[in-house]
Order: sequence, then C-alpha cells, then structure tokens
Amino acid sequence: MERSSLMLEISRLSIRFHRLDRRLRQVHTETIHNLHLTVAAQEILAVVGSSGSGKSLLAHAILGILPSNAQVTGSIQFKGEELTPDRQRRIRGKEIALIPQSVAYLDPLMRVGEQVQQSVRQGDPENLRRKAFHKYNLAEYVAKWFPFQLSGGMARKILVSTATVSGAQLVIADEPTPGLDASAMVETWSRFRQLADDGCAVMLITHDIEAALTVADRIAVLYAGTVVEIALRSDFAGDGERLRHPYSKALWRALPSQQFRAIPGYQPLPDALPKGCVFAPRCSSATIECEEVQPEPRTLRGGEVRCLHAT
Ligand SMILES: Nc1ncnc2c1ncn2[C@@H]1O[C@H](COP(=O)(O)OP(=O)(O)OP(=O)(O)O)[C@@H](O)[C@H]1O
Ligand code: NI
Repeated sequence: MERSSLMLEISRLSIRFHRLDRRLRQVHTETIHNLHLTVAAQEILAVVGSSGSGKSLLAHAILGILPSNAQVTGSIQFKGEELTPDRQRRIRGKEIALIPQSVAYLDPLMRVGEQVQQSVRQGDPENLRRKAFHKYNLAEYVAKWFPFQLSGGMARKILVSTATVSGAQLVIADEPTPGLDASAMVETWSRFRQLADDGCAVMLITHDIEAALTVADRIAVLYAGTVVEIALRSDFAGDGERLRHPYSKALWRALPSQQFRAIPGYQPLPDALPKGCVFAPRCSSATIECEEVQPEPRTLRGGEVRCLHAT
C-alpha cells in the first residue's frame, strides 16, 4: 500500500494498566501489546476479536480517551504525523470520529437532532441531519427528543449519524450495529462504504466476523491484545486454507456456516499471558519454540501474520 494514502499507522502499541493489589503493591496488566496495524484512505479495515481481546481499548487509545491509570507506549500516526495527546484533543470529533460501543456516550441533556447537527463541520448542518434521519427512517420529530426517549436501536442510529455527518477523515466504529434491525444494518454498512469511497478511512470494530466480511476490505484479527493476522476479505473462504494464522482459521471454522468447529480452551487474560506466542496454549501445531518466543509480525501472501510456522 502506498505510504501517502495511509491515514492511520499503529506500531508497537502497548497499553498497561497500573493498579494497587490488596497488599498495596503496584501491579501491571498489559491489555494491548506490541500491536501493529494500518488503515488507508478509501479502506474499511475490520478489527475482529472476541470479548476482552482489547478492541475498545484500541479505539480509545487512538482517540486519547483511555482512563488515567493507563500507560500507552509505541506509536500512533495519523496522516503521517504522531498523534500526541494535544493533537488528539484538537482533532477528536473533527478529523477523527468515534462511534462508541455504548449509547451512554450521548449527551443526556441535549436534543438528539442538535447532537447530530453539532458534529457537522462542512455543509448545512440541518440539511445533513435531515438526510441522515431520512435514510434511517427516523421521524423528523425525533430530532427534538432527548436520549432517554430513544429505543436502543434509535440511539445507535443517532450515534452512527453523528459520526458519519462529521466529515471526519478517520471514522472508528466500535460495535455499531447491536440493536439495529436488518435494514438499518444494511444502511449502516452502505454509509461506511460511501464514506470510504469518498476518501475516508474506516475502522470497524466487531466480534461479528460474518458482518465484517460483508463490508470490510481487510480484516485484522485480534487475539489476547495483539493482532495475529491481517487478512484480505477473500482469504475467508473454503476451509480457511488461505488464512495465515491458526487462530484466524479456527475463528472461520467456528462460524455457523462452517459447521461450528470450535477449538477448546480460552483466550488468556491480560495478567496471565503466555511467555511466547499468545495462541500457543491452544494451537495444535505449536512447537517448543512457540512457547518460548513471541513471533514478530511478518508479511505473507499480501497480508500479515504473527506466527513462526505460517506459510
Ligand atoms: N480501565 C481498565 N482497567 C483495567 N483493565 C481494563 C480496563 N478497561 C479494560 N480493561 C481490560 O482490558 C481488556 C480488553 O478490554 P476491551 O474493553 O478493550 O475489550 P473488547 O475487545 O472491546 O471487548 P467487548 O467485545 O466485550 O467490547 C479486558 O481484559 C478488560 O478487562
Ligand atoms: Ni469493546
């Protein structure tokens, strides 16, 4: 991918939490470690991973809204320049927009139409808000409502509309579709496609790999706080033979359409990570080396993989 078209470039990102244990000793848990990924303009990158794999933390790190006991190391670049805390504050909600996982992020004291209109930076706010409402079949009078009057699905539509009318160049959507009916879901995906086609970079965070495959160009597979593979959408086919990492293959084969072949075991918790490859304890092809060494990401067949044995 051409460097100039890269909107977001993350390398060696780690997030550690400090807290005191019962004996008032400092303990650290590393919830994201040595994570790499890129999102280019005109691209939808899906970040998939099971609950607790670090998806929301990744989004919050990019926006600079992690809790104060989180320590971030590594590099996050936006349009080729480091995202410092100061720059994050300046461009958040403007050049970079978040569709948060929780509808609790809506301002409870502001009418929802106003919330959507406030995020518009280019064009006529009311006109853009009306169009967004129309596409989502939201009645015009809903604009005057407060968040507590909305159903879960309506609140979700407001959140997506707020981000998509903002004119941001990078949109990060953290599980944007729970509570949406099928037609609203299709509308959301087509909005994201439209944004990307207009030059925006979209990062779609989801645990729903099938949903990701309907809309994403590339898929980053997150496991225990790190990206184990970046695959192309077309790699998720057949029996998963084109996928590079054993965990991605396992995710694919566990889907209902692929006969639910789940692998035994659990994703390790941040405070009990294995010494070597994070997936080694569950991997049927793991060797002694895998238990000792953390594999670095490497390019393979047009994607990326973090596995010593992938071919
Ligand atoms: N403020 C915090 N302090 C300590 N640990 C945290 C904090 N917030 C999150 N974590 C831990 O970081 C890990 C990743 O959390 P995160 O919310 O990013 O997961 P997720 O992939 O978004 O999950 P889900 O799909 O359920 O939304 C979890 O193990 C969680 O317990
Ligand atoms: Ni989350």
